[in-house]
Amino acid sequence: MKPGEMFAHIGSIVASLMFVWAMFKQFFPYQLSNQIEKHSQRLVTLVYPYIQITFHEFTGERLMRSEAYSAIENYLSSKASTQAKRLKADIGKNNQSLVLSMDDHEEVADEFNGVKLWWAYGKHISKSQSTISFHHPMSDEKRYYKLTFHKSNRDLILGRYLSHVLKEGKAIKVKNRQRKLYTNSGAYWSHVVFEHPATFQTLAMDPKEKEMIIDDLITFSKAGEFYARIGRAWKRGYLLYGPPGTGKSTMIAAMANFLGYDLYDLELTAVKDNTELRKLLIETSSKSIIVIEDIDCSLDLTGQRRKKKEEVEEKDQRQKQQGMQEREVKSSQVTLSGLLNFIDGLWSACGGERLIVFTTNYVEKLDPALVRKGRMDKHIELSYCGYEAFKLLARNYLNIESHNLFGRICELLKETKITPAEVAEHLMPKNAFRDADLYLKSLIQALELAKEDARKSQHDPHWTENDSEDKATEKSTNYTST
Ligand SMILES: Nc1ncnc2c1ncn2[C@@H]1O[C@H](COP(=O)(O)OP(=O)(O)OP(=O)(O)O)[C@@H](O)[C@H]1O
Ligand SMILES: [Mg+2]
Repeated sequence: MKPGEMFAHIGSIVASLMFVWAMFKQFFPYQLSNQIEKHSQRLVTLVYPYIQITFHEFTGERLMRSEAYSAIENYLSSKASTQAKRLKADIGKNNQSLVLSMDDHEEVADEFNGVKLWWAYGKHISKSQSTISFHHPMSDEKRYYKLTFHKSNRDLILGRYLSHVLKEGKAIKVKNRQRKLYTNSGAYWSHVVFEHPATFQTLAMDPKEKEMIIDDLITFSKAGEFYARIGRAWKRGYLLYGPPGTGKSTMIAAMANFLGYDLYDLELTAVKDNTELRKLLIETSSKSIIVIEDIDCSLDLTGQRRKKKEEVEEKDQRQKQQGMQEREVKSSQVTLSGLLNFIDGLWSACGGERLIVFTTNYVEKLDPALVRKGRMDKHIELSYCGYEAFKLLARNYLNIESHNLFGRICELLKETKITPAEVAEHLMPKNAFRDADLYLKSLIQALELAKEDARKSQHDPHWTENDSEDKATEKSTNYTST
């Protein structure tokens, strides 16, 4: 018999004895029964020095699923898979992995700060519901986890150990959950399952810079207590800037995958005003990345909206002059100050643990108020493809570490500006036979043409690139279709 089961047995024997005593104590004189009770309590504590806590699956009047129960379930799943002999298996919420848990009346041991304790899984089946059980055999099961530990460790277990279990269990749940990509239409979020394959391993950029970003993310995600201590909201702002096709959106997906966060892709142009913006943002959950892409365009739009509003006002004025009924003019615009409120405002702290990411192609166009340090904590430039980034793309796309054409490509990359997206386009397999030579030559040709264009435009400001773009497409098609 396992220790936990043994304690449970002793416990139930003691409980039966107490029951019998409660029935018969009325036949004893009061003084005597008092003495017996006092001594028997002492005896019970001596014989059974263990404490048991039961965590039921459903709690409260409305029988909500207990958060503690599900955290314990997650916490114990890894222990169950290594210790329990009888396991239950189910597909996890991410639809990718099997989640294992203990089967009925199984038990696992745990250790915390050198103290041993036992978790048992069990269920009560309600006797009165046999007819219902016929149709829904599981419907009247009341499942629970029971924790047994020595009474000398009461403070440790009730304090630090249980909060450790809840924290770990919740973290495991976050890791296993199916993540979501939210988009807004007007003031409402809708979501789809987020399954973007981008990772930091597949993101082509300067390795040192990449390492710094990863470190920054790790530090942020572990800094909950630090932010609480210094009295700041647990959030961090990133500004990603660079030409189109340098990997800004790809990096955001990689960040979400790395941290296991949900993504909220906020389309500012669809938001009517600051109130709507606030509503949307309050609805975002913890452990998420709020993204506003092309922030420069969104702010331009504010200008356009202002124009529209002015037009409405003018029209209203005309109508008034014509003796028509006055119509209420709504100020419907998201303003820069509304956006700044979103970054700094009090309510932006609700939920906690959130990254706010802005992207732009034109960092110089942004209002300095928006990008000043402290608001956007980190400015990350994603730029044209360097040699290191190219090597990573070649490894990912062509599965090669080196090639005799790499030297020439390295030279050309120093002299030419080409985005990782363009490089990726040339390395993208076009047929079943992946001949690295063909793809690399196609890339070299594109680089040479780009270099030539740059030279021509330096000498002749009227030179347009359209001509050579056509040529480049033509030539790369020649290479890849052979
Ligand atoms: N640094 C990179 N590493 C790996 N792939 C990249 C990188 N940059 C671009 N790509 C590839 O190019 C495609 C376009 O990149 P992405 O959408 O991330 O660019 P962007 O910087 O967001 O551009 P835009 O400014 O137009 O939004 C991606 O799907 C990806 O396959
Ligand atoms: Mg993008």
